[in-house]
Amino acid sequence: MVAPPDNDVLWARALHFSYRDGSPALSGVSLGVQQGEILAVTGPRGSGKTALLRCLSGQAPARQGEIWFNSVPVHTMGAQARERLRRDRFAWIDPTPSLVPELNVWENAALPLMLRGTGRRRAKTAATEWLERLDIGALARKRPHQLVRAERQRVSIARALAPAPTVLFADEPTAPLHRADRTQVLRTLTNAARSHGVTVVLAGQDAESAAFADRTLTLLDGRRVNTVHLPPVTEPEGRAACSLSV
Ligand SMILES: Nc1ncnc2c1ncn2[C@@H]1O[C@H](COP(=O)(O)OP(=O)(O)OP(=O)(O)O)[C@@H](O)[C@H]1O
Repeated sequence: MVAPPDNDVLWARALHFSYRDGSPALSGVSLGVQQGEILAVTGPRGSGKTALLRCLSGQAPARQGEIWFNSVPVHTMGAQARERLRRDRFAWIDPTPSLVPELNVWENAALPLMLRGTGRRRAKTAATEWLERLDIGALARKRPHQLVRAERQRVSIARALAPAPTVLFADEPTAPLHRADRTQVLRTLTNAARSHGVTVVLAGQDAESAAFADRTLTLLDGRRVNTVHLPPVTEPEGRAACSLSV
């Protein structure tokens, strides 16, 4: 077994992953992410971005390959240890903000902290600070249904950052937003992560995610490629043709 480099907070080698029905999603992907780095994972639909983030974050065990977090092997951990790792060190943002409808904005943002055992008062303070940093402090007492989607996505960013995760996995966090909202949410997310030294693995189909990242890793059909040229043509399936150089 090759040991990962010391300065990589996350390191993976030759990952293979298939969905339950046998659909292959990753075929031998290797990567390293340094502490505080923002890595964009780009590629067309179905290229394996979500599968990669799910494997790296311990949500889905890879069929083959190694994943190391801070020099600790994740690929040999049992389900409970992976669950603890995800709760204590990682955070996740989905394309569609899923908030608890019965809770108000600050309670939603404070929820992961309270689930980790932080007292309500301290959790509220931390959540409120993040809501203010993300310019939605005034919405703290509103319920999710009273917010527009971009505001709800900011709440999910606050919820992800409030527990001070070591690594934030953001799976196409701006996919459902308008262009102006996308840029603003990406800027907010990456600025907040940089100012707190949070490592980010950011999946996105567009070049915009890459523009906010320190480095880009591109996937095509579950493999890393050096460049993918996507013609500006919308095909009926929404899946653009690709030319690549590996
Ligand atoms: N739940 C699932 N069950 C079976 N196959 C799946 C499932 N989700 C995705 N796939 C397939 O696995 C491959 C990789 O999908 P994945 O969602 O990881 O790619 P992606 O780059 O994140 O795509 P998108 O941009 O559409 O989210 C694709 O061929 C996809 O069709």
